[in-house]
Amino acid sequence: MTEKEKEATLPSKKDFSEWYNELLRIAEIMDVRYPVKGLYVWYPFGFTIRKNVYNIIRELLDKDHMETMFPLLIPENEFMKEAEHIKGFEDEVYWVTHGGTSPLDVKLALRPTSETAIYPMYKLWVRSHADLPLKLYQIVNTFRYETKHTRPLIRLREITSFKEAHTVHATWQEAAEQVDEAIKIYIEFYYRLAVPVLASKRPDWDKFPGADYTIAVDALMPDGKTLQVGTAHHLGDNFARTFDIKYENPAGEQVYAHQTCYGVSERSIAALISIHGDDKGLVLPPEVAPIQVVIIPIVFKDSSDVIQACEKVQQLLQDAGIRVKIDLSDDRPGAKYYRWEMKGVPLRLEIGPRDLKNGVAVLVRRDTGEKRQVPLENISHESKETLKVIQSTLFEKAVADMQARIFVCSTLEDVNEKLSEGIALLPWCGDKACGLQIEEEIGAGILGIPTDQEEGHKGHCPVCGKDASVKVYVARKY
Ligand SMILES: Nc1ncnc2c1ncn2[C@@H]1O[C@H](COS(=O)(=O)NC(=O)[C@@H](N)CS)[C@@H](O)[C@H]1O
Ligand SMILES: [Zn+2]
Repeated sequence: MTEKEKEATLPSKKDFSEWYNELLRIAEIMDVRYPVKGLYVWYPFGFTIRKNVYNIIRELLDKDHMETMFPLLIPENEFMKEAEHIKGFEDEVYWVTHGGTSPLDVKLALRPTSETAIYPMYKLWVRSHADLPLKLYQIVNTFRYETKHTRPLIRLREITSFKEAHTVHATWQEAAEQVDEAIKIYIEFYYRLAVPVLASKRPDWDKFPGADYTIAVDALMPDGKTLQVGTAHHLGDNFARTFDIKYENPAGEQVYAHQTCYGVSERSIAALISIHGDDKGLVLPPEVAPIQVVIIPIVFKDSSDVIQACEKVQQLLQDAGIRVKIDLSDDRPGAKYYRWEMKGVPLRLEIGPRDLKNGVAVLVRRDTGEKRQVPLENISHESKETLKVIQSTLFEKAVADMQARIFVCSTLEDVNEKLSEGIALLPWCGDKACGLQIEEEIGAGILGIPTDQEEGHKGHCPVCGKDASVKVYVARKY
């Protein structure tokens, strides 16, 4: 047992906050001991999960976006151009004021998000409708002087894994279609992480600073609070007018472009860890697990034939494209089970002398604990198939759990009863005053209007009693 494992006392997941913090440490995801508040350090194991997660978002975006990278530092005069945007970020932005000992003549913002770094360049790059749609993204660190409670992976002051896409279109309608496409990409991205999300249009007072409207995807965390795990914003031509991004249309006229931007961060990893983990530690969806199969040799005095058999199985699995590791340490099997369960390895293979004689291995699923014997000659097929079953089981379980915690309510009393468990769906007349009063009375937030809101009678606004024009998700939020 390593030192860390000796002192590893993972609390029950029922005490979610404690469980989450301890798990990030024991499973070696992020080290929170860095001496700047809101900045955390990736352990290599956690960083490998990040790499696998971001390979998925790259795969989805690279179908019709290009990846690039813009500078981190934004001159004050550019940053301060878009009034709404500044209002939204002026309390959060970090400034660089010196180069060495000499004060800078123009102070530089550390990007909190990159609109004001990118759009002066888009002004130079976009000339004609033939240049559109322009669809670029970057995966960078961004900085926000968050004043609410900072937490690793959830609310950082240095967002280490900020994927931001910024697109330019000929018309408002095309930009609106891109926002819908972005949300589809996020739903698929989270499906690949076996994380169900709810897409909703944020109320006007909660949209992105400078946007026409915002659509967000939220995940439901084990403590009943929702985590905003992605957002897509329709920017209209607001930024195009501010940064003079125009294109020549086929009739030869100069027209302001319409834009969108959409982002996810390491909250995607916070969600998959929180939703799938259990009292034994991480439970990783196979596609993002650094190790997908761990082989545990059950050895006694003479173990060379068992070790050889394990090495053969390892080669077979590697040839089948599976990420596999044999644990040859001299710990007892039980200590090994504990270690790899904590690390969320989806599949364990146990091979001992008796199994060898019978030509089998014992295959153990991390998500359900189910054990079964598998003939050695089928081991790679059985492993691959079981990894697929684990992926779909994790997603189905998470969907069922989320659906069971969405409550249709008609009064604020109902909502108050249910909010400790999850999300309420509540009629609303759509007036801002009523909306703010709803948030005030339930001490929670209006997430927004579900993008898949079905037609039909919505009931009555719980504040003013008028016919409700919509139903909205409300929930306690991170
Ligand atoms: N402090 C933070 N720590 C971790 N993730 C964050 C933090 N702030 C925002 N995020 C994540 O980043 C996503 C995009 O941020 S945002 O402000 O909503 N949108 C933008 O910045 C736009 N430029 C689109 S990229 C959010 O949906 C949220 O999931
Ligand atoms: Zn009302």
